Amino acid sequence: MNSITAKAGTGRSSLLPTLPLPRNPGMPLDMAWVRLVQANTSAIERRCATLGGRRTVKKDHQAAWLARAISCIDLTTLAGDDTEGRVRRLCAKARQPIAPRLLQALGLEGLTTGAVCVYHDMVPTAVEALAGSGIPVAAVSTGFPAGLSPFHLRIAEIGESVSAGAQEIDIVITRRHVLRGNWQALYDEMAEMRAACGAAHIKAILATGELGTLRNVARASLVCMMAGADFIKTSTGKESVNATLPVTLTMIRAIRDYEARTGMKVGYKPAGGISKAKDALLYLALMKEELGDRWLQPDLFRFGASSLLGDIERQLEHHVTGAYSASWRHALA
Ligand SMILES: O=C[C@H](O)COP(=O)(O)O
Repeated sequence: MNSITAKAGTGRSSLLPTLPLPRNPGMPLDMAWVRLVQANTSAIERRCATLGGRRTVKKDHQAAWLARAISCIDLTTLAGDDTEGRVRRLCAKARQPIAPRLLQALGLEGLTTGAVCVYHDMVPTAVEALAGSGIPVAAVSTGFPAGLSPFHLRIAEIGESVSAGAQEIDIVITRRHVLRGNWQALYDEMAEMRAACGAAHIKAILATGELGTLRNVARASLVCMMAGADFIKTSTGKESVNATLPVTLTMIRAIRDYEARTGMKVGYKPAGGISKAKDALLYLALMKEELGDRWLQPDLFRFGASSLLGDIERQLEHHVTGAYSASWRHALA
């Protein structure tokens, strides 16, 4: 193992978690606990504002962290004009996320993204294009992105995507339940969606940019975990405000509290607007500081991103050659 793989823990075997985790089975809705949850917005914002100044990684360490970031990307295309050709190219990129000469120079052969994330319509194409790679297909579901189609259709959509081969389902919650403080309704909807997923893992998208307050974000995170979410995810990428560090700190502290109380580890996925390698490093640093190294593995951490990989590849090219490539060379990722 060379110095990059050693620093990142991204040698082929260490890309996979050493011990498979039990799934979060959920628990009965505990309203007393939900009501206790608060979020000190100014303290959270202060803590996040200082992160960039305190946490920098350089040279081989930076390359190692960027390789780690790649292994945690849900490489995403969620556009109305998606075609089979675009999805196949995206899947090829997921299999081989950076140029072979860079992979070789960095000793990262075998590195792949964490998953490919598409609309239901594109699941069969992605499943076929990723056959044999071990890379799971994630489908956005339940009337994504608004999540306001009739409930029985949202549940049916989950079943269709699972039947088509999706191993991960990204559902969207009904924001109205949070804004009205109707935690029972949120719990019930989430539990039913979890059941519809069967063996597929479920990521609960909170659409945090539409939840009003960090306290709502913290409470919604907790209720979704109580109802059995495998991951909690910030955003669809379609809200006017998507993933942010303050929202991240709020959600991962909810994950920490849930683990402390139940012993179950729930994953975290910031999504939407994360397109720069330096921002990815901040998210990883925050995960490491708050939850520890175990949450830097793809079974507990993902970036939902359509264009982050391109910038990471540019930074790794610079690390290897000393020169930046033009961003158009990385158009797909
Ligand atoms: O879940 C993933 C997001 O939709 C991707 O958002 P993005 O295109 O801003 O990277």
